[in-house]
Formats: sequence, C-alpha cells, structure tokens
Amino acid sequence: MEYRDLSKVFFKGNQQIYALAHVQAEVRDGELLAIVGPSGCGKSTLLNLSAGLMVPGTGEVLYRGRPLTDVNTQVSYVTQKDNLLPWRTVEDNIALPLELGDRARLPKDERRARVTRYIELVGLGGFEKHYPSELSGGMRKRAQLARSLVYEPEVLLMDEPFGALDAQLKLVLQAQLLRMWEGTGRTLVFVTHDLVEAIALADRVIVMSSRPGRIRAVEHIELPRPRDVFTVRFAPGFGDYFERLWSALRETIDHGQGV
Ligand SMILES: Nc1ncnc2c1ncn2[C@@H]1O[C@H](COP(=O)(O)OP(=O)(O)OP(=O)(O)O)[C@@H](O)[C@H]1O
Repeated sequence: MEYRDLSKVFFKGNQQIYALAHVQAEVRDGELLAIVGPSGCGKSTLLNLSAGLMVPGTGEVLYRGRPLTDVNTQVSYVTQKDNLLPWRTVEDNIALPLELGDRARLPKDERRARVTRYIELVGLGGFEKHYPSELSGGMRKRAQLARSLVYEPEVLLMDEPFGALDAQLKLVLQAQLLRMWEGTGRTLVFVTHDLVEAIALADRVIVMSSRPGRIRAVEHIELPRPRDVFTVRFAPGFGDYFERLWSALRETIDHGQGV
C-alpha cells in the first residue's frame, strides 16, 4: 500500500481543518508498521483513508498498485471505538465477517472451526456465549481482535487498540498480537501514542508531525524476532531507538499544539 502526496481537509461550518498534508509513505507487504504522533495529527484519518472509508482531498492511496476508489475489502480495521454488536454473543460477533461477501461461501464447518480457533487464540475460551455487555474492556478488545483476524485479511489496521487498557493487560495483549502476527506474512498498521509499544512491536515506526499531519521521521527497528514484549524493552539498542523517536516526537509537540 502506498500513500501518494495525501492531503485531507475537513470543513466544519466555515472552519477548515487541515488534517493531513502531503503524506508520502509506503506500507510494505508483511511488515508491522507503527504510526505515532500527537493527538489530532491525522492518524485515524490516515487509517480511514487506507480502509477506503474516506476520500482524500488530494493525492491517492494505492493498494496493490491501484488507486483506492471504494471501501477496501482486503483490509480489516480495529477502530478506536468499540463496535461489537451488543445483540450478538462473542462467537456470533466474531463470526460476522464470515457471513459477508465471498466468505459466506466457506463451508459452515470451516467457518465454525475458524471462529473457535480465533476465540482460543485471543484467550476468550469459555466466553463464547457471553454478550459484549457481560465482558470487561480488555475482553471486548480481544473479541474485536478475533473478529478482525478471523477472515485472515491481507492488511490489518489497528487504531490505538490497547490505549485504554491497564499496563499489565496491555503487555499481555501485545504478546498475543505478536504471536498471532509473526510468521503469517500479513501486513499490520498499528497506531499508538505509546513509543515503547511502537518500538516493541514494529518493523518500522513513522512519526507524524502535529496537525496537519506530515511524516516527520521513519525509523527501522532491527530488534530480532520473535520478540518477547516483556523483555524487549531491555534489549541492546532499544534505548537508542526510544531516544531518536522521542526527540522527533518532542520536536513536533514543541512546535505544534501538544498531545
Ligand atoms: N469528520 C470530521 N469532521 C471534521 N473534523 C474532523 C473529522 N475527522 C477528523 N477531524 C479533525 O481532523 C484532525 C485529525 O483527526 P484524527 O482523528 O485523524 O487525529 P488522530 O491523530 O487520530 O487523533 P488522536 O490521536 O487524538 O486519536 C482533528 O483535528 C480532528 O478534529
């Protein structure tokens, strides 16, 4: 996927909000790309454009070399907002993507087996028949994660998926995410406010400037895989990545509107 000179302006009454300006970047096949940047710098807007849910003002998103002109059905998107369907149980929520489009043609047994596999993978075994209102915040995140992985999309977009969770749970879910992603060859774009999380998970980290969002810095994270999120922060080199990225981020915060 490629962002070519992407800009986006929102209009609110007679106010113009410049969300993104001349974003030029590539998302490489199979990589885990983390995007960090101050609040309001256009990170969610970039994901919305990647999913084809929004039309760019200028420039284009290329997906497999072609400009995206419609909803991108090859990507799955874990949004900031919890959008599990309250009237469906955990297993029925997770099964939903398999009921739509071409995937509805998969044999029923295979669909059921996949749902069970992803429920186990995210650690929700035993809660299949629960409704979202009967789950904790962390469990709802796990269910969202399973729902977005169950149809095995080419690209997974995640918008601060672990932002609101406590530090311990965050680590556990990061570890699960890496376990599910490493070795699959799938592409993952992960927006976060947390630099440590970005370095621990990613192959590359993009730092965006404050609004209008531009690419400020790109860092290749060459820490070996498979990574252990619990210990990687003590690995040699981690501190240097943190220092460089923090310095890029701080500059944009100092010159912008804060976090
Ligand atoms: N539909 C919209 N209408 C008007 N303004 C919008 C709309 N969507 C986003 N914006 C504005 O565009 C800017 C970028 O928003 P966006 O949600 O992409 O930022 P973000 O980097 O994801 O922020 P955060 O880190 O706080 O989630 C913000 O100033 C926001 O108010």
